[in-house]
Amino acid sequence: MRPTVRGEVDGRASGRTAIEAIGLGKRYRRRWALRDCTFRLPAGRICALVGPNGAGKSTLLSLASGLARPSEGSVRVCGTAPATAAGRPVIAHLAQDRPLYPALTVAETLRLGRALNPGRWSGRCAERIVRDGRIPLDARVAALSGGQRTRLALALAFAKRPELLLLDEPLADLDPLARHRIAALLLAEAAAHGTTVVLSSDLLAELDGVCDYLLVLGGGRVRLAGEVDDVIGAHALVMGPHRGAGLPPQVAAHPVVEAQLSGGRFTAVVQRNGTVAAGLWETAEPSLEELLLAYLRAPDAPELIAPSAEPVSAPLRRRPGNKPGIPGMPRNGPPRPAALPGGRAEVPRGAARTRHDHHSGKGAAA
Ligand SMILES: Nc1ncnc2c1ncn2[C@@H]1O[C@H](COP(=O)(O)OP(=O)(O)OP(=O)(O)O)[C@@H](O)[C@H]1O
Repeated sequence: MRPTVRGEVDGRASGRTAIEAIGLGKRYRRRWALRDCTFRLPAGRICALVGPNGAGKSTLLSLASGLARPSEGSVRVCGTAPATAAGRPVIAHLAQDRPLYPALTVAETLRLGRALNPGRWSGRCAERIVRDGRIPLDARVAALSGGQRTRLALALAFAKRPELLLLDEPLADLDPLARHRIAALLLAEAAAHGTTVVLSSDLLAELDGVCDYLLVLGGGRVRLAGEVDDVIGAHALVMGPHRGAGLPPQVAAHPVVEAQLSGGRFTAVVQRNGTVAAGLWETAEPSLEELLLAYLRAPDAPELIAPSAEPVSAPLRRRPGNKPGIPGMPRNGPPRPAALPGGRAEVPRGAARTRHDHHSGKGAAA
């Protein structure tokens, strides 16, 4: 189940914007870490930030928190620039390296958090997260395990009661039970306080049921963006018998994200360009995990920015062939030929799926 029921407090219906990036880019020397990044994240969402290693996820979070400055373009957070007196108090950023003072104890760290966030700090929230992980208050930070440090850093981030919580791989070094509990806490806190959360993660199966908004990066660019339901609804998973070369023309008429042909059957994820014509094939809605895997396996698949992710303060710069958005439908140009990755007619043994395991990876926090 996706988190669709959120309180009135959440700003979901308010039309407020948590992050708006316009042509945002970051260059380190001659190499672009992020390029031409344009999207809007409405307030009150829990956004999954997904992409392969080096895609630019941490860079985007650093730009949104004001830790790094853009080389080009702009990013606004909760209506203000992030690295300003107005921006700093409303943003909490859990960076990948979990910056904490090793010489302080857990209790001293929490006291420092209170002192640095006057008027916003929730001691109860911080203590609950620390107590839930059975972390001794008198332990030195240097003596904590990786998972315990993550939990303490999460306690600091949550207790600040930010409007925007930027979490870089927050679940990576937690055990499965802790992951489940932190994900549940995330949902509860976001629902109770209307916090917008951006959560970068490689744990694809655990994002379904937690996140209701999606931002996929690849090669420093936005590849997929929008409400999870819009993005999933704009795709179809098509499976059927495979005859001849490539996909049936009726299926290939849609922009193909990924196609696998094996054992006399094909499985394809396509961007729906209208209804997929009836034939000797079945169509289904891909699960979030299936969709993400398809995009990760196919780095050259066409991008899709749902209307729910289009910025309001500047029109989306369209690449040649892109069409204006139709609600719930892909906004891309003419369909690509149904080429298989690497132009091969077959995928290697073991790489193909022969069984459709629909909605297999449900809800960490359901
Ligand atoms: N401080 C830096 N100096 C030079 N290059 C950097 C720096 N930070 C990031 N990069 C480069 O920018 C690109 C994007 O890095 P980034 O850390 O944002 O990716 P990521 O998607 O978070 O990756 P991962 O999943 O591995 O954490 C990479 O090619 C990386 O080498």
